[in-house]
Amino acid sequence: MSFSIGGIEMGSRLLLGTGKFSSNENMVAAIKASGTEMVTVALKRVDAKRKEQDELLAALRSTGVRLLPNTSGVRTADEAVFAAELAREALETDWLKLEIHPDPKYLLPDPIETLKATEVLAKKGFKILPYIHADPVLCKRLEEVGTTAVMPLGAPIGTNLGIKTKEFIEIIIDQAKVPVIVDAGIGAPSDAALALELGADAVLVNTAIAVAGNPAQMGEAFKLAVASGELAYKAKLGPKQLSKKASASSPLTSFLDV
Ligand SMILES: CC(=O)[C@@H](O)[C@H](O)COP(=O)(O)O
Repeated sequence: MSFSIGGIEMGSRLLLGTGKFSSNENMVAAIKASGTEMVTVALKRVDAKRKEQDELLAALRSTGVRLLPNTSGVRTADEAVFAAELAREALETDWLKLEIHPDPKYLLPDPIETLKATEVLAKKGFKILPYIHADPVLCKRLEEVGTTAVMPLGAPIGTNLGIKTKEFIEIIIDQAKVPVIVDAGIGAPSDAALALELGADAVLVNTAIAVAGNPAQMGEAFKLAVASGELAYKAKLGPKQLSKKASASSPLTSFLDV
């Protein structure tokens, strides 16, 4: 059930975002129920100067999961590099979820700035997990400059629309030499199961769990869905029929023929 990323083994293929929870208690309960081992934390939400007193950090640290700072809010590669250095100092980690989205309306990632920042940050020793469009060509270019993983979007952040980029994610998975983590827009456990069934290494989910009526229960539902998707992928799904004609699963001979 584990997978390897950036030289570490992760026991869970579910990564969680920590925004939008109604309280730190709900967030901690969801993290625990989900079985995740890595959560993102927006650098902007952390008081880096008083990190010992920071309540969000204290709550997250109490869970024992690995923290993955994200650069949410930056608009250029230069800003991302600056934010990465701050994150490394504040959270004492080289891991970084790279998010560069200049447009606050759709929060779509800027592919050019993301490629530039990945190249610079990889040379500085960061382990980069870039949030990107489901663009197979960009994924290869990111691999060439030293990315640790790729995080293609299923749909825009926070929309809960599910995996609208399925065919492109399939190409990315087919070509990838680094882990593929489907990120953003995953709205239901069945979307997470689909990503794993397609062969994705993991998923990152925030909104669907944080805004659920019961975030802890939803966290557990995602945990089960990810395990189910992984198992289905390993078991190898049967081929889809090209024609609309039905194909009987049971004998169609009449009982009178016996
Ligand atoms: C928290 C985080 O990293 C988000 O930027 C991420 O992309 C999650 O997206 P959803 O909120 O759509 O799950």
